[in-house]
Amino acid sequence: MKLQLALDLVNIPQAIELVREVEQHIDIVEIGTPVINMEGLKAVSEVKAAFPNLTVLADVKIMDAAGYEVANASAAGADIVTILAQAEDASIKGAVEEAKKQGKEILVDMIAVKDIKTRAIELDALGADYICVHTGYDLQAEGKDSFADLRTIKSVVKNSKVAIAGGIKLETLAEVIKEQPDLIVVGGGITSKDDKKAEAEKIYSMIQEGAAV
Ligand SMILES: O=C([C@H](O)CO)[C@H](O)[C@H](O)COP(=O)(O)O
Repeated sequence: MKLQLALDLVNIPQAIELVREVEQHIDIVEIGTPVINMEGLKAVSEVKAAFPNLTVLADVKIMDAAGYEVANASAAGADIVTILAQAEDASIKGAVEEAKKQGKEILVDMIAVKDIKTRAIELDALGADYICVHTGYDLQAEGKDSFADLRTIKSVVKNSKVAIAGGIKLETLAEVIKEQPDLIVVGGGITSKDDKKAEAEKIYSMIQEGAAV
């Protein structure tokens, strides 16, 4: 089980400062969609240049022109690139193929997918490296979470790694760890804290203990 820190509401210098604080306690750093929308793929290249040994995920949430978008994110230094599960199968295939060519990985984001089980089976067969259940900010505000969806995809996925994102924090971590996903994404659960390093350390060690069970 790995921990991915999602950086969403920061600019590039703030992102670099934040990663510097917590880098010992994370496995992957996500350059979030709002950061990329504001700063472009430069945010990915600058963070990768500052932390060459850290795995960097570019949350570009691709919907079309997938091979081209994956190639651009890879060239910027992304190790993992995201595509939306609602994209056409041809786009998912294009993303997977391009990522393989570049030696990178694809994380497929299940945000807003209604039939989670069917789409997870299809994405698994299409060669997604990760399938990630995700409650976005707008549904988190309505009190929703993805714990049941995680159980659903865990029960059907055979080859892809399984991930969960959306509003996860120290207080809800035990429930997530119980399901043993391969990857846990935490954004605000760390970045909103005064002592981000201490929070990341607690979350990281809980995940490591949970993985050893
Ligand atoms: O992907 C995300 C969201 O759609 C905004 O781009 C977040 O990175 C993801 O939800 C994790 O962040 P938290 O919900 O703050 O943990």
